[in-house]
Amino acid sequence: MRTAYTSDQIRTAETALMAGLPEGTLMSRAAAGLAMVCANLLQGVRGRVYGSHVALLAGGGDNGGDTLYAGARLASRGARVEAVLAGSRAHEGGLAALLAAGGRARPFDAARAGDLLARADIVLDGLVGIGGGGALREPYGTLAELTAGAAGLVVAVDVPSGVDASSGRVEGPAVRAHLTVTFGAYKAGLLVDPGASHTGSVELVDIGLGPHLPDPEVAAPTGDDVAGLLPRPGAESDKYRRGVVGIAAGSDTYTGAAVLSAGGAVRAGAGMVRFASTAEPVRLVRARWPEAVTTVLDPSAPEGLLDEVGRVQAWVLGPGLGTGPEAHAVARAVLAADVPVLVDADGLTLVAKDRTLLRRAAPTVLTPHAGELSRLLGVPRERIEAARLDHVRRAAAELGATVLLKGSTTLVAEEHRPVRVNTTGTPWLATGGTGDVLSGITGALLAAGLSGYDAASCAAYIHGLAARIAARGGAAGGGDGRRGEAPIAALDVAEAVPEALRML
Ligand SMILES: NC(=O)C1=CN([C@@H]2O[C@H](COP(=O)(O)OP(=O)(O)OC[C@H]3O[C@@H](n4cnc5c(N)ncnc54)[C@H](O)[C@@H]3O)[C@@H](O)[C@H]2O)[C@@H](O)CC1
Ligand SMILES: [K+]
Repeated sequence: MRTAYTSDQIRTAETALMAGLPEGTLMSRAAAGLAMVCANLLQGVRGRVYGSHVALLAGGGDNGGDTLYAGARLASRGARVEAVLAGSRAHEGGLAALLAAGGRARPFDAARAGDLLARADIVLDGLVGIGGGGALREPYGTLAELTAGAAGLVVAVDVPSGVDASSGRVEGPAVRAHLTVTFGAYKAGLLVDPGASHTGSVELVDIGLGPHLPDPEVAAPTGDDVAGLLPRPGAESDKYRRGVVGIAAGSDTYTGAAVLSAGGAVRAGAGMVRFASTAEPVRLVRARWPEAVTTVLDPSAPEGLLDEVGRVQAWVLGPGLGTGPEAHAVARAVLAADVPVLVDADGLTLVAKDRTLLRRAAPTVLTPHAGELSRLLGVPRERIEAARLDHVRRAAAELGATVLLKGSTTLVAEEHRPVRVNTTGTPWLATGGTGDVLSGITGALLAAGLSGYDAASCAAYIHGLAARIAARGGAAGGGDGRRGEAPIAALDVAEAVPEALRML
C-alpha cells in the first residue's frame, strides 16, 4: 500500500524526528536526495552534470532552502546554476551555500526568468512546498506559469507549487512537473486530482520519517494488495461460496447499461448472476450472457416484488433503471434486502431524491461521478471537482455508506478509514458504459464476501487494469506510455477483466 499524508501530519512527524537530530539534518538529507535525482536526470539528458544549465525557482521558505542547497551541490559538480529569488527574502543558509559553490542568484524579473527557463536543462520548482496555502501570490504565480514554457525538464521540489499538498486542490496557476521529488513520505495531494495530474512521476527521498508517521489519510493499493484481498475459488467452492450477485438494472428505454453491468459481474467471477428487470432488458441480457438467471419484474405491483428472484448475496442497483415511480419501487425493494447493495447511476438519482432509501443496516456502496455526487450532496459540481478528497470523505460520513467517486483518479471513502486512491486506468476509460461494467465487477466482489471498502477499491483497480489491457490490445500489447493505446468500448473492458485477474 502506498500511503500518503497531510501537511500537518508530515510536520508533526518531522518535529518528532528533528528533536533527536542536529539542526539542519533533515534539510541536508532532502537536498542531497534532490541533488542526486537531478544529477541522474542531467546525466540522462546531457550525458554529464558538468557544464549543464540548472535554473532554480526559490521561494522564501524551507522549500526554497532545499532547492538552493541542492543547487549548491550541483554547482559544486560544475553545473551552471542560477536561482530566481521569488520572495522578498531567501533562505539564508541555502543562498550562502549556492553562492559559495559558484552559483548565481537574482531577484525576480519576468523577462530574465523567461530567458533563463528557455535555456535550462532542468528547472527546479522550489517556490512553495507543504507551507503553501491558497492560490499562488505574485510573483510566484507568474513563475509557475513560466515553467510551462521551459525547454528542459521541470522538477517539482516536494510538491508542485500551486498544488495543495494535503488535498490536491489547485486554485490558480500551478506548476506541471515532469518529475516530483518528495521528501519523507507521499503527500496526499500528490495522489489525488487535480494535484496528481501536475506531478509527473513521483520519486520519494527517504529522510527517516517512517517511524514517526501516523495512520495515513490516503492509501493507494498496489497490485499485490489487490491480489491479497481477492477471493480465489478452492476445490470446495460452489456458486454460493463464490457469491451470487443480483442485478436490478435496465428499463425498456435503457437496455445497454444492464447488459454491461451483467457483463462486469460475469467476467469478474461471480458464482452466479441473477438479473431482474422488465421484459426487454431481460431479453437482451439473456441473449448476451446466457449464464445469467433472469426474472421479469412487475414494478406496478411492488408488494413482494423480488420474491421470485431467488437467493442473492449482494445487489447492484441502478444502471439504466430510470427514475420514475416504478424504478423507485424497485430501489425500495432492493434496498430493503438485508445484504450489501451497490447503488449506481439512476439508483443514485433516486437516492438523492429520497434519502430514506439509505436507512438500512446492511452495507451500502455508492458509486457516483462528480455530477451525481453534486446531486447527492447539494454541492456544485465544480466545487467537487476542485476538492474531490474533501467531498468524497464528507459523502461517506453524511450518507453512512462506502463512496466510490469516479474520475481521473477514482477515490474510495469510508468513515474512519484512509481514502483509497486508484492508480490504474487510462484516459480511454472516459467513455459511455464503463461505469456500468464497474458496478458489475464491484457487485461480484461484494457477493463474494469482500467489505464495501475492499470490494470498491479492488474493483476500481481491476477495472482500470482491464481498460489498459483492452486499450493496448492485450496484456503484452501496446508500447510506450499512451502511444500504444487505442479507443475502447465498455464491453471490451468487461471482456478484458479475466486477463487483468490473471495478471494479479
Ligand atoms: N519541516 C522540515 O523538517 C523539513 C522541511 N522540508 C522542506 O520545507 C518545506 C516546508 O517549508 P516551509 O514550512 O518553510 O514552507 P514552504 O517553503 O513550503 O512555504 C512557505 C513560503 O511560501 C510562501 N507562501 C505560502 N503560500 C504562498 C502562496 N499562496 N503564494 C506565494 N507564496 C506563498 C510563504 O510566505 C513562505 O515564504 C517542505 O515542503 C520541504 O520542501 C525539507 O527540508 C525536509 C525537512
Ligand atoms: K515546490
